[in-house]
Amino acid sequence: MASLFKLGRSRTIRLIQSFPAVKLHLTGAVMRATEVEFDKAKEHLKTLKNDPGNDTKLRIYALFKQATQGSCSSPKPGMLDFVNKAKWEAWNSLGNISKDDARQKYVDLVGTLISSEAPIQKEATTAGDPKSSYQTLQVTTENNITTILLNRPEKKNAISRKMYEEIMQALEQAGKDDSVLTVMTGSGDYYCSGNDLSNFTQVGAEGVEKLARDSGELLTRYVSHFIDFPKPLIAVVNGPAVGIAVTGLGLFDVVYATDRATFHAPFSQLGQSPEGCSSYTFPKMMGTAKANEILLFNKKLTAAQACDLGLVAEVFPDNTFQQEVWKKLRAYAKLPKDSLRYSKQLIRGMEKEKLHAVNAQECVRLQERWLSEECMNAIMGFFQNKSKL
Ligand SMILES: CCCCC/C=C/CC(=O)SCCNC(=O)CCNC(=O)[C@H](O)C(C)(C)COP(=O)(O)OP(=O)(O)OC[C@H]1O[C@@H](n2cnc3c(N)ncnc32)[C@H](O)[C@@H]1OP(=O)(O)O
Repeated sequence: MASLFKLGRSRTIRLIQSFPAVKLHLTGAVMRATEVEFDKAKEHLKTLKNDPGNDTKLRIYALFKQATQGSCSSPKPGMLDFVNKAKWEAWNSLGNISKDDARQKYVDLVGTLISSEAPIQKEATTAGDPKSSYQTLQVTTENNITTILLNRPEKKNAISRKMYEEIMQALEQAGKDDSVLTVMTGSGDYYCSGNDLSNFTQVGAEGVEKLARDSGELLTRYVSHFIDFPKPLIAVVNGPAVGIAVTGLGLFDVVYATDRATFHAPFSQLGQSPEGCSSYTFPKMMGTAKANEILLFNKKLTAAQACDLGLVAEVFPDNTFQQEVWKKLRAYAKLPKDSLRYSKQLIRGMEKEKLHAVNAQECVRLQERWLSEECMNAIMGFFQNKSKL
């Protein structure tokens, strides 16, 4: 399987295209439309910018085979022929679904892959558009959805000071734009690894106290943007989440996660204390004992556990995560905008004052924590020994 995982996008596409032209057995207008759609889907596949992952590539391969050749009847490749065995298994798993069904599924799958990355391709580079000027994010709007993509994959989307500022700016814009929903997600394999720990190593001439005060002020403003966000805010958790990327989820309206995601808030390990209003939202959401395991004792949750505790609304298999989530979101984004906005504001309204008070209190505690020996040792440990979580 290892070599299959290394197949690049263009090689996979060449592989898929190397099959004989589709011969269809249907008649009439439906047949022509489907054939055209199928051909278009093959063409669209070539324009994919992001590698959809091996599971999805295998599914595309299998659907193509089924659509063009019917059910798998070739002998199973030997155990050591990893690549062909994986391909055979993917094709064989489709059983007896008809060529028509397979063709339709192929068209749907390619469609969702294309549309999940379409906003990025279409709008991210629009000249003069403030959305294109972000350094740490890609912000795009399509199908009534504004997507804020955390875009430092090489640092697991750790939130630098610049990124805190840009997220606040993007939320302000999204709050005012015409979109119905706002989505936050991560690029690469992580959703977000939390606060960029180097935020605490850039000590200016005025010393660490000033750094702690500035950090407290920045965090208070950052969390306030989530408390006050006026329309539905959805987190699409595409991979592991750490620290503030976990605690802040309590301020989103809905959280969807891949089954590959984990949720880890290692505050005591880092000599810190909870933030993002989690000292209030987590116990309220999941009960004190469960919240304490996470916030005091660093318990890392799987996606399924996070779902059981109410932090996550639904978990999807990683290989269909993007297509299933975006399909759902596109449907939600067709709902009446004002109705959604006012409903969200009613739900959040009663809690706002409380949440701002909790945020202020958490940030005061953190300013003290950041100056503590416990915290400084933990941060130095990460950079000196790269001691990971
Ligand atoms: C303004 C202040 C506001 C403060 C708000 C407070 C918030 C609290 C928190 O968020 S606490 C959580 C802080 N996060 C962490 O402690 C995570 C630290 N990172 C790790 O433990 C690991 O990197 C990992 C488990 C997330 C991923 O491990 P993996 O082995 O898969 O990958 P690498 O370690 O090689 O990471 C790739 C590069 O990314 C850098 N990096 C990852 N996370 C962070 C981070 N949080 N801060 C800074 N840098 C991070 C990592 O150093 C690698 O960089 P390199 O390639 O240059 O070595």
